Amino acid sequence: MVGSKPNSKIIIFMKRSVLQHLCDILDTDNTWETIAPYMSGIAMRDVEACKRYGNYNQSPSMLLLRIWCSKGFTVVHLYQLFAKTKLIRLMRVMKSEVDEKYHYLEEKVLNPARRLRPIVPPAGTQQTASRLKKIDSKDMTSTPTQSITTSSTNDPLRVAIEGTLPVTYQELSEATKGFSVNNVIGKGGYGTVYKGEIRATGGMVAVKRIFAGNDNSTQQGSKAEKERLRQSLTELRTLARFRHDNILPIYAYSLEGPEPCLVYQFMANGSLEDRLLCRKGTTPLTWVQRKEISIGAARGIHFLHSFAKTPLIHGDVKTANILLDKHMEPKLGDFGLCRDGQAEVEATEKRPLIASHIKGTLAYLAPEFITSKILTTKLDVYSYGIVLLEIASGQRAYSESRETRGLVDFCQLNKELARRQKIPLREILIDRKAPALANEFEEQFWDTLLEIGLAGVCVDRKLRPTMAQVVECLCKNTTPTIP
Ligand SMILES: Nc1ncnc2c1ncn2[C@@H]1O[C@H](COP(=O)(O)OP(=O)(O)OP(=O)(O)O)[C@@H](O)[C@H]1O
Repeated sequence: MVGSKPNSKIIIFMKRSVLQHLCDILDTDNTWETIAPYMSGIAMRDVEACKRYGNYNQSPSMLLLRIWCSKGFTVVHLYQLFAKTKLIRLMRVMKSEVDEKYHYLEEKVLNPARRLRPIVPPAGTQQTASRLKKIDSKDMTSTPTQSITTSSTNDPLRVAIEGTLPVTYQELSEATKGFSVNNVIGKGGYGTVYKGEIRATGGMVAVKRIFAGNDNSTQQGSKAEKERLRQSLTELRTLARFRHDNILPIYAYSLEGPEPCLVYQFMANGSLEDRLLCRKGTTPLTWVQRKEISIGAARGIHFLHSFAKTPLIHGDVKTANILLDKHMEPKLGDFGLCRDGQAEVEATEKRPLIASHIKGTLAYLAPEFITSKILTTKLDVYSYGIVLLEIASGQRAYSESRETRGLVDFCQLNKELARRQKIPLREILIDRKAPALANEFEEQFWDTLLEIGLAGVCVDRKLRPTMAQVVECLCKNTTPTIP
């Protein structure tokens, strides 16, 4: 028990060493930026002020906590916030400052089957609910987004945007120099991605502008527009639900302008696809980097499959959707196709979920999905298997210029060739652009990559490993034991 009124203890009156420890962790890699959107009452301008503060070698987290504190939020609110954003380490650092009756939250984060109670803001502050209500009634009435939300999904819009900061279209237009072609960093099936700079801070972001759908006049056009909006809301809803080191964080959104926009962390090293193909003259990835990227991406997918009672299936795992930050840390992006689905376990095997909309690039799609639209976690395992084969061989998932166009067949063919010639497969299949394997350990890692990749693309999905097994084997440099 801490103090006589533990529930109302003021954040900045926490034990100095505890507060300092929290700020040190939050300052590292700008982790504080990922919790700011969840802090009711914190606006974009507060975030910008904290960034500016950081530029002067001060702790931006300390300022953020001071601002939040000035709005009446207490130590318990902070503890609840860390629980909501699943920052267990921070919960543990401040545990001694919080009344024991709240300690159950840590258990709840570790066992997320039950829902957390919402953070109730202190009296007099701007409440999340009322902020969202305002957005619902004022900003959304004239946009097509609202109709797509209410008509196409059962989830209300407020669930989609809970905890994510709204920004104006004008702010994003300024950040991207009027959505200039010079700022385009990529194009996907549903929108264009721009590099943006928040002028006040010099902070970089990636802004995905969903196509406006000028093809509205035809029935087909309006259908396509609905699908685009549905996907962007799915993405927003999914990313707002959780945080993980290997999931691309969403910072903000804008739904009031002519086109909906989603704002993400800017990933300075682009996509894994770009780096494997050495686009823009980049140097080939080393084997150490390839290992870290493989493990990080696998962790991200495993998290999706395991963080909730019902597994979440990404549905579009591919090298273009694995993005690399300035430290080459991989983050899984593009959640427009995410689905609540089924784990591949005996009990649910008899009732596979059928998804009718999943897109997924054909070369990465598992056979059972193509033929029967069966959607389980093993769909992502298959796609991830292809990613590993690309990392090991430097070959594309599908290539018209290769005699054997599909990568799985290409690898199998070479495996057979190596067996007949009695030479290690890596001698004929290794990515020639990559540096030579430096030692036995790296050789073993290459063999592991290929073995797990091939296990992942097994036609019989029951013979594919789970993502938990994949993570374990990659870390230990071993091959999975399939039942
Ligand atoms: N946060 C980001 N930081 C840096 N670059 C990004 C970011 N998000 C996307 N990109 C770049 O923009 C490209 C397009 O991304 P987007 O998610 O729109 O489409 P995609 O995944 O390639 O295609 P599709 O959505 O049709 O499957 C990516 O391949 C990547 O190069």
